Amino acid sequence: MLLSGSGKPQFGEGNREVGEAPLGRPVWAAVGGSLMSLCLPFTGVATMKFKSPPVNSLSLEFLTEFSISLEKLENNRACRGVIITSTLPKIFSSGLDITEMCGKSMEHYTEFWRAVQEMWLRLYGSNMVTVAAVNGSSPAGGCLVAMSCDYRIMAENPKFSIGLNEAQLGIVAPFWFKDTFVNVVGHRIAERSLQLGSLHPAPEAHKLGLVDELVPEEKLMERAAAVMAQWLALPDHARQLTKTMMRKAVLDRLVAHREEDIKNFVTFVSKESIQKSLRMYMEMLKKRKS
Ligand SMILES: CC/C=C\C/C=C\C/C=C\C=C\CC(=O)SCCNC(=O)CCNC(=O)[C@H](O)C(C)(C)COP(=O)(O)OP(=O)(O)OC[C@H]1O[C@@H](n2cnc3c(N)ncnc32)[C@H](O)[C@@H]1OP(=O)(O)O
Repeated sequence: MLLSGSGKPQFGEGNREVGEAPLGRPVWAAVGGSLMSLCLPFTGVATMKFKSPPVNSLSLEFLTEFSISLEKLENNRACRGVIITSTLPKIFSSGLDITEMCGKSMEHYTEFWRAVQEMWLRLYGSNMVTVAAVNGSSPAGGCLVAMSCDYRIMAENPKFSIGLNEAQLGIVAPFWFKDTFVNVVGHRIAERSLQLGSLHPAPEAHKLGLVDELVPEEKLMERAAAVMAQWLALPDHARQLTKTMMRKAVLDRLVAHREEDIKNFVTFVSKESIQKSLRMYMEMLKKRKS
């Protein structure tokens, strides 16, 4: 992932710490491990770019790096907002890495699911302004990442789709995916879309309110920066308290039931019938390619 931003840098670039420039001016900080890049320029707005080919699947490693990056930004007082996008053409994120949920141990499933929860708790509960610049398809967990941001701008290409398609894989979106979805599009649209496991082409996603606006792909980052500036024009404390008021109940619900949710996931995903569905889905993806 690539992460970039400005302000008072607190990050390291690989093993290299990025500190104050000789004149005491903050330097541009480039951070990030191998799966995303992060830069924080002088504007105080970071850009996080997923770069995990082929399709930015949310593996355990990716989720861990994502959470650490968010924590670093959150703790950097100079950073007020983050734009999340992808370096890969046509793909924002393919969602959870299905191979992490296939043929692994109970311990692995436990660790993986905790990492999924952690990422969501950090992103959905972030004090920063978060804007998703959705420059490609974004199924399931990818849709969750976008929905957890404050605002979604999607490239207007109808070949790109977004949605919670878990039902198509024979699995069930957990309650906090569903809660996030309901908070974005309302109960009726969420119910129909979840039951059908729909992936909505960009224009339909816009009509449903799943994304806030569509723009030509080449204008995506420019528009994301403009939206960010609009949101940052307000005092942080008022915006942050309002955001907390709107999201707290849903966040608290997972915090209160975190261990139970992990147990449910592990039990569910360990079932032979679910393993079979996931394997068949992976085979279908491979066949579709050939
Ligand atoms: C009672 C309830 C209790 C508890 C809750 C229980 C369970 C909830 C559990 C899980 C929730 C999961 C949410 C998820 O996110 S599941 C993941 C859903 N994702 C998808 O369905 C996307 C699948 N992928 C695609 O549709 C396409 O790959 C694409 C549109 C993203 C990109 O298409 P392309 O044509 O550009 O690329 P492909 O050739 O299809 O793919 C390249 C390569 O990548 C592999 N791959 C794709 N997606 C994934 C993935 N999500 N995980 C792992 N691997 C993936 C694909 O197989 C190809 O591999 P090969 O090159 O063939 O090896």
